[in-house]
Amino acid sequence: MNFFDRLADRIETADSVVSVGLDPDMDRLPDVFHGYDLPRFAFNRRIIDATHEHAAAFKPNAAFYEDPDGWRALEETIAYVKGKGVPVLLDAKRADIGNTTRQYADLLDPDANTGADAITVNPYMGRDSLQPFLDTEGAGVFILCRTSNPGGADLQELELAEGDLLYERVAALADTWNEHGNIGLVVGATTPEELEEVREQVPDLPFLVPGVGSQGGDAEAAVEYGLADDIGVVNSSRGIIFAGENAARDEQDADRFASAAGDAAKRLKRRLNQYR
Ligand SMILES: O=c1ccn([C@@H]2O[C@H](COP(=O)(O)O)[C@@H](O)[C@H]2O)c(=O)[nH]1
Repeated sequence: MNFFDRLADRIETADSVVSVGLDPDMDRLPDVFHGYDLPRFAFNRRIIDATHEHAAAFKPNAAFYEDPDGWRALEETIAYVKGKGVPVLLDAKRADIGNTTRQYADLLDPDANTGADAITVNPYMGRDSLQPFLDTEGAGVFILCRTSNPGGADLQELELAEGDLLYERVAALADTWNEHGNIGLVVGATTPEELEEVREQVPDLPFLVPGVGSQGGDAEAAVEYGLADDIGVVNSSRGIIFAGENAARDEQDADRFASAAGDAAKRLKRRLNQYR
């Protein structure tokens, strides 16, 4: 089954377009989790238990797992999320020359219970660098288009000789590459005007919209322009998983931390649903 069909089913079941970002910064994990063999997985498991009913997807960012224990924690996390029946979107921002990118595409291995359902990729090496991802049956591929960080404009808003901006060209190319119906775009909620413009340009592509919550992006615009036929997700990572951090550190315990994450996910779901 196509990734976006599975995502649509999940959005309907959970009545939610929230993507819960699993970015378990080791410096911010409550002390209790540092006693586990895999602290990041122990933490994620509690967060997943507390938030999954409100989640359309979970989005681990590979940057938080790129060391030997981290990869084990990531594999366990992906398998655990899949066990809950929620799609996993691996934010890895990969792509390279052909033989190398084929290795990256193994991150989507459909036969492994540690293979992600969808991945983020970087378009700047061109179509061939994305082909193995696009050819992975059933997988979703989100192409970076207009990112949420302040420096996103440095390159993405450069005007090309033909007059269009670089992120607009990326959106146009993504639309033409979407032969299998498995492409989405990453467009940040921190630039609502660009979000609206990209939506007008490519009405049928679902978006992954990061930047609400900790980055202060526009939640209403994220929903209004991020969804195509009610399909698409709005991500919050720190705003959900570290919602329990306000308690003094020695007062924290795993239950209260997880329950604060559950409350934050539910609040975001309700807020976003107001705009659907
Ligand atoms: O344009 C982009 C692309 C990816 N991200 C990633 O999303 C989350 C956002 O985390 P918050 O804690 O909700 O700010 C994180 O993994 C980023 O690397 C993005 O923010 N913007």
